[in-house]
Amino acid sequence: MDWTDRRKRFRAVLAGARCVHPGSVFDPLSARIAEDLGFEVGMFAGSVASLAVLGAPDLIVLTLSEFADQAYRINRAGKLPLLVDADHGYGNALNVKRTVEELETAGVAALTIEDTVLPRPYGEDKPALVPIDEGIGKMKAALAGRQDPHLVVVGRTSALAVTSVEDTIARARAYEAAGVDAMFLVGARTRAQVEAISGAIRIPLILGGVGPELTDLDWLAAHDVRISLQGHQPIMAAVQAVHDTLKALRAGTPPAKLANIASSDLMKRVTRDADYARWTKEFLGVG
Ligand SMILES: O=C([O-])CC(=O)C(=O)O
Ligand SMILES: [Mg+2]
Repeated sequence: MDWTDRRKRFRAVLAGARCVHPGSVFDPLSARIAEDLGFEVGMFAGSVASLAVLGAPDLIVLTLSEFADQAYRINRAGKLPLLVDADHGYGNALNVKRTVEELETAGVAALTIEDTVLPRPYGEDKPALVPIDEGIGKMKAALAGRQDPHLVVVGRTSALAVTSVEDTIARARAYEAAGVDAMFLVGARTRAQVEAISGAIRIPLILGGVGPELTDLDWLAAHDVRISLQGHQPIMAAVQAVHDTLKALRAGTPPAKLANIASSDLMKRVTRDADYARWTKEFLGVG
């Protein structure tokens, strides 16, 4: 597969002048839907991976292999440049390097490595960050694991939510100096926070879990934010739709009377039916 083209398109978003919302995707069909609707980039979050693969909450019990397998299934289904949340890189800096190797092979366009202490240690009820030097080591290991120079390595910190703006700036500067391509900030609440951080570094920002002051895409774009997450509603909508459909069927609703069932046109589109029809004719001599 040619993964480089989608990595170049992801880099063009980072280098551009706009701020976009990614499509939150979790499997091949959802990725194709996001691509067909024109999303510039897709996002495959750790929480969503835990839901889709394990049916579990976001407690980092998923393994790297499970995450990379699902990322590969998403990537091979289309050409959407995919940003993935690689959590803390599944261990220490050596695990981070391995994580980048596996996710690059799985075709991701970009990945985040965060400096949160994960999984949650015994007896800890609040999130904590690894020391900044350990974070730097993890960013360096991530960059050392990259083979395709077009792959985007993003440093991620929750320091805004856990420590302070000053600590966030110190971490962002240190990870920028280590060579990451962008910084992903969790928990930004105010414009003042984003101004302070974007003014302290040269690399672009990606925001997750923002407050209501930070929803204007033009303002975000003017402050070097290139991607802003909106949450992961698509998988929640899918859960609700499956629930409602099974509930209605269980209650005796005739299949023809169900609401919100994909049309056969939509099913053909998301399964790339025309391609398979062509291949069936060409390779099986039928149709
Ligand atoms: O991606 C986000 O919005 C936050 C996150 O880490 C996840 O959902 O796993
Ligand atoms: Mg996550």
